[in-house]
Amino acid sequence: MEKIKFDYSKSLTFFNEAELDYLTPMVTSAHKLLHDGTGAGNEYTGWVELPHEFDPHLLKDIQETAEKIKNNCDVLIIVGIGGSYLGARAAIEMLNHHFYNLLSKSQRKTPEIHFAGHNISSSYLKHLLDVIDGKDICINVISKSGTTTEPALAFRVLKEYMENKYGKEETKERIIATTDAKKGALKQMADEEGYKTFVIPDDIGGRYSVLAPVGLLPIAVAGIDIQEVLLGAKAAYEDGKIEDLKENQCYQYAAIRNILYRKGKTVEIMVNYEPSLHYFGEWWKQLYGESEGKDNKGIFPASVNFSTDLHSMGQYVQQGLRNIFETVLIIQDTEEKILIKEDPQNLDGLNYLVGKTVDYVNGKAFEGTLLAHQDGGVPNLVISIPKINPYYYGYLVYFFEKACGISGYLLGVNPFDQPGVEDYKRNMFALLGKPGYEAQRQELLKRL
Ligand SMILES: O=P(O)(O)OC[C@H]1O[C@](O)(CO)[C@@H](O)[C@@H]1O
Repeated sequence: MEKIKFDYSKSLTFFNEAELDYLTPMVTSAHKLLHDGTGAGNEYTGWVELPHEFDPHLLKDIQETAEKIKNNCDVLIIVGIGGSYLGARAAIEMLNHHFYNLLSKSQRKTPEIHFAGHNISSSYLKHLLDVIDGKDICINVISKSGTTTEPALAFRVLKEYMENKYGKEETKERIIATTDAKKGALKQMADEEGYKTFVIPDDIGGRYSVLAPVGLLPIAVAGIDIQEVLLGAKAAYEDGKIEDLKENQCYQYAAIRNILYRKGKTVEIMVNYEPSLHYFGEWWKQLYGESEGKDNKGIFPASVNFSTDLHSMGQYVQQGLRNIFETVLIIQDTEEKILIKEDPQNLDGLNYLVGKTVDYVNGKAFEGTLLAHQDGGVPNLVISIPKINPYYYGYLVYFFEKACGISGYLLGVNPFDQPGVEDYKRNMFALLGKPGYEAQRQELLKRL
């Protein structure tokens, strides 16, 4: 399989190779911390070995459950938030038809897929209920803690809808819960109601869990070959465990982000030129934002879809505050080719492109932007992906997870916790009047 390539040559006007050499001992030490399990947050590094030692029985169980869902349901609703849905959504959007849900069932051959529990919007839920009306539904409810408010609320509404439609007995055949092995309200409910469950291992945090059943079950239901996903991840695991920085692209990416950060490049924009990669950017943002944004430091992860956002964010990137660098995902060979044909009238003036493909134009947009942004003071790191397929999706997931762990250690943070997320939750619970939050409630009400 052709390799994914990481190219930092277009950034060498912003740093030099010697700076990478200076970081080598730190990278070696971060590598040891991660692989020996001696670093901060080491209780959550179960994902490091995951692709290499994936349990074949679990894989079979996921595939069989996915088949059952495919056979019994018109619609799968994935209920989850953050790491409990973004990885699956990224895969489904990257690897399937752009208009997947709009295809006829015979074209698609797999259930429609919708997401819930990632917001607190009545209209979203109501509109979802409108869309699924009259269709056979299955739900995969995913929550590591089993107590997150957003998915719990959505699940309560959807469960009631299902029980009214199917009755309790059939509903329980249509719900699969992916959660902790022992604790949390979802685990308790699943046991009491008799739902089929998949376990999120204790040592794998939400944002590192896409290669566990969290991501693999929904991805398999969407008709994507999860064995290929795991093969890609395994290849990234093998490439990523090479200690030598010169030979390890994943570590180079981690190190260069830190070099640029120390030069004041505090915002990293993940760029894509394919709309199907939009949710990959969303997944990546959570991975890096929750892993590194703490202790009053960390690169702010943002994402854009080019060329769409060249017409909105392009101005800022070119000439705004010079604290940005870009990491560009570029697909070398896209599956579909649309040829630009001659138009005798040439009213749009596009005849100079006759015989070229739409992707050729996209490629020139990329090259032109790369040079313009470089001239504008924005370092560009380019990741070339041979094509969009499950293997490279798996490769990218593991590549970025590993780089994130290393980068977090280089930054001097614990890349595996997210204590800051609790603050809004505490306030929300207090304001909602949740038992146990009475004192905080009074304090907060005075401030509103
Ligand atoms: O899977 P859970 O426990 O519902 O958590 C969902 C998301 O919420 C967070 O815990 C933040 O609150 C993320 O880290 C996580 O991915």
